[in-house]
Amino acid sequence: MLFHSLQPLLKRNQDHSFSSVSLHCHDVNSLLRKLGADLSVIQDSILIGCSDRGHAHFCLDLAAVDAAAVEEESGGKFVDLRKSYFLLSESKAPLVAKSQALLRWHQTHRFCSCSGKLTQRNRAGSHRFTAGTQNYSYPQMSPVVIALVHDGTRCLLGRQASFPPGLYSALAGFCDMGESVEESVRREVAEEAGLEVLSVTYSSSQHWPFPNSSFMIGCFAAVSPAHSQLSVDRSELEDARWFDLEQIERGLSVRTPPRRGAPAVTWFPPKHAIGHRLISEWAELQRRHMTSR
Ligand SMILES: NC(=O)c1ccc[n+]([C@@H]2O[C@H](COP(=O)([O-])OP(=O)(O)OC[C@H]3O[C@@H](n4cnc5c(N)ncnc54)[C@H](O)[C@@H]3O)[C@@H](O)[C@H]2O)c1
Ligand SMILES: [Mg+2]
Repeated sequence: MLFHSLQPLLKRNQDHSFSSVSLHCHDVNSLLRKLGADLSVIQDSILIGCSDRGHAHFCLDLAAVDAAAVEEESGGKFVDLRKSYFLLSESKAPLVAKSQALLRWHQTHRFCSCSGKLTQRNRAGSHRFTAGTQNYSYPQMSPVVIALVHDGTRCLLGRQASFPPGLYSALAGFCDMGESVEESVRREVAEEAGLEVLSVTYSSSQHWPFPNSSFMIGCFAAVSPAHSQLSVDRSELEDARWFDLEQIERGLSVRTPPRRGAPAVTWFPPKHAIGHRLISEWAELQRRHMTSR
């Protein structure tokens, strides 16, 4: 899987969907040869895993090679990761995200944080070390809690000023050193919405490549309907509101992201974001709860 300055190489399929370009090692070799590039760059490839059939998969950043020439030769295009993530299918996006995260980690950990000396990678690229020392470093993710707060009949969504217009998601925040997941959820919800969480239930998790490499821990957080008055921290969130099931269903039906120039609508993160998963899980539980009453 090829990248250029951390942008994955994508191609448009005949059915107008997008996929990442996967080339065989000898194809990469002949591509580099054609472009007159240094073939030893292939040794910078990082192992990202094995297919079910046991084929090893690697990623490689061709930052030292002319991007336009690679695009022309391969018929693909290097696309910014945020854009790529939403162009790719739910099954393809995580591998591209993982690859970019590994490449980014290697590019930003060239020096030992203890001695300042240059580090080396092991052959697979699973860690780096400083020659002659016991200093090893491994790729890291920052834990982030993402909590869908609910009060029995409504759920709480917020938006940061940096979000695209109309996008609302569950509240999220980086875990502080030493905190448990439950403590992080309680603190984030109190800080951002001024609410007291009564109980936290784990839902699911995902690796999220933005802003660097986050480990998203998805939870539901229950608050009392009698204490659901919001006190929104405007320095963190531009807005936060309660949504009932009908409003959530309307948001889930919006094609994301809405086209530029389309009328303003409320919409939610795309399917492969854990925010979407939490919102649709809550809607499903709420529907079941309403039909059983
Ligand atoms: N996958 C999803 O569905 C989804 C939905 C919402 C948010 N997110 C992600 O969750 C992340 C965290 O949410 P948030 O921005 O509200 O967090 P937040 O509320 O903790 O606020 C962000 C601030 O936390 C500080 N911070 C503390 N530790 C940090 C670290 N390890 N790395 C970077 N900044 C750190 C920085 O000052 C940063 O500006 C976002 O980067 C976003 O990409 C993902
Ligand atoms: Mg936050």
